[in-house]
Formats: sequence, C-alpha cells, structure tokens
Amino acid sequence: MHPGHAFAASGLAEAPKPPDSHSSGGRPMISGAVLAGGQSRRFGRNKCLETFRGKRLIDRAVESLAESASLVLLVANELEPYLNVDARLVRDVIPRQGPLGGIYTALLFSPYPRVFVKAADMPFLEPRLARRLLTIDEKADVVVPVLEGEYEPLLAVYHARCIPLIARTLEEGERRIVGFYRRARVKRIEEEAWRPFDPDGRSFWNVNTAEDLERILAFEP
Ligand SMILES: Nc1nc2c(ncn2[C@@H]2O[C@H](COP(=O)(O)OP(=O)(O)OP(=O)(O)O)[C@@H](O)[C@H]2O)c(=O)[nH]1
Repeated sequence: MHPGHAFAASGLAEAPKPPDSHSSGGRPMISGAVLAGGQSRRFGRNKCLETFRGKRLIDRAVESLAESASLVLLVANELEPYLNVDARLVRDVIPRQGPLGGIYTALLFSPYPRVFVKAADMPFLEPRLARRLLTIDEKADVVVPVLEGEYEPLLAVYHARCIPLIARTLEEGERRIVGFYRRARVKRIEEEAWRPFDPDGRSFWNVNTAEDLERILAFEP
C-alpha cells in the first residue's frame, strides 16, 4: 500500500546526530515540529492561515515552539501556503498519512534526535509545561501528557528511535498516532504532574471550527 522507497528513507535516521544535550544559549538541542498538513474540513478553509489579533495560527504555533527548540520544522503535504513562515519547511515523505506521517517526516528531517511536536491548530504553549516535557525523561522514546485519561499525542516529544516503529505501524495500515506506542518506550505525564505548569490546560486547546477560534483566543491575556 505504501511506496517502499518512502520507508527506505528511514535510513536517514542512521546518519550521525549531534549530542542530545543543551546548547550554551540555554535552548535545548531539539527540534520543534509544527504539523500543518491537515485538511481543515471542519473549519472549511485552511485554519492555519487564519489571523486572530494580528497573528496567524501557524505563526503562533511556530513562535511558541521557537522558545523551546533550537530549530522549528513545519511539516505539511502542501508547502506553498507556508513559504513566508519562519520555519524550515518539510514536505511529508509519505503523503496523506495524517499526523502520524507528519511526525515520521519530522523525525527523519530533524538534525537532532528529539523532536517536540505540536499541531498547528494549538495556539498556546505554556513555556513551563514545555520545559517540563523536555526535561522529564530524556531516555524515553515518547514523552506524552495525559488529559482526562487520554494521551495528547499532538503535544509530545518523540525520539528518532521512533522512526522504524512508526514505519512499521504505517505499513500495517494503522494511522492513529498512539498506534505505535505499544512498540515504544512511552513516558506518560499524568495530569497531576503537568497541571501545576498549565493550570487550565490551554496548551492542549485546539481549533477545529471558526467558533473554537473565537472562543479559545478570547482567553489570551
Ligand atoms: N504533516 C501533516 N500534518 C497533518 C496531516 N494530517 C493532519 N495533520 C495535522 O495534524 C493536526 C491534527 O489534524 P486533524 O485534526 O486530523 O485534521 P485537521 O486538518 O486539523 O482538521 P479536520 O480536517 O477538520 O479534521 C493538525 O495540526 C493538522 O494540520 C498530514 O497528513 N501531514
């Protein structure tokens, strides 16, 4: 079902990577990745390009990650709408695989082994929560917060070790992000552990409809 050559690209992960440490400037030597390859079906047009209070959702997402990462990748199927975004643009290696395909692509193209992933439609990221996720367990394959008992895989940290695990999962036709978690070393961040850093959980709010956008961004201080 999937073109074999696309999965062969996972060999890129074997290229030498810089040490997984902290830069002298204080920002961790990790990549941020904004996933922006969705169809915005519920919104009706590309929601990432919607402007609210002078800033587009896509720029908000990139800026929020730039505080925590040394480099921000923007991953999508179509890159043309994002040519003027301040991020390194990367096209999905395997198109139309949903966010899991976006994570796969981000890991392949990241110069650092760890990638902090965020959906483009999540306007907020509490810096203290970001720092917590990035420092809690650097040895895990996945560091993922849990909200109301469910994983929040679109605001999580993934290691390059996930590349072959995701490839196998996609080959099996599974496109849910959590579909590969059973193969990975997953560090769950329970609600009581992250709430102190983001009391109202705004880092997880996302925009699906125009009403969501109005409602969510009205909270901005
Ligand atoms: N790179 C990449 N990102 C994707 C892909 N599909 C979805 N995403 C992103 O993943 C996040 C969650 O996507 P979804 O909720 O499934 O889709 P959506 O476009 O946001 O909205 P709907 O079409 O209304 O479901 C969003 O940030 C999307 O832009 C994909 O195939 N590639």
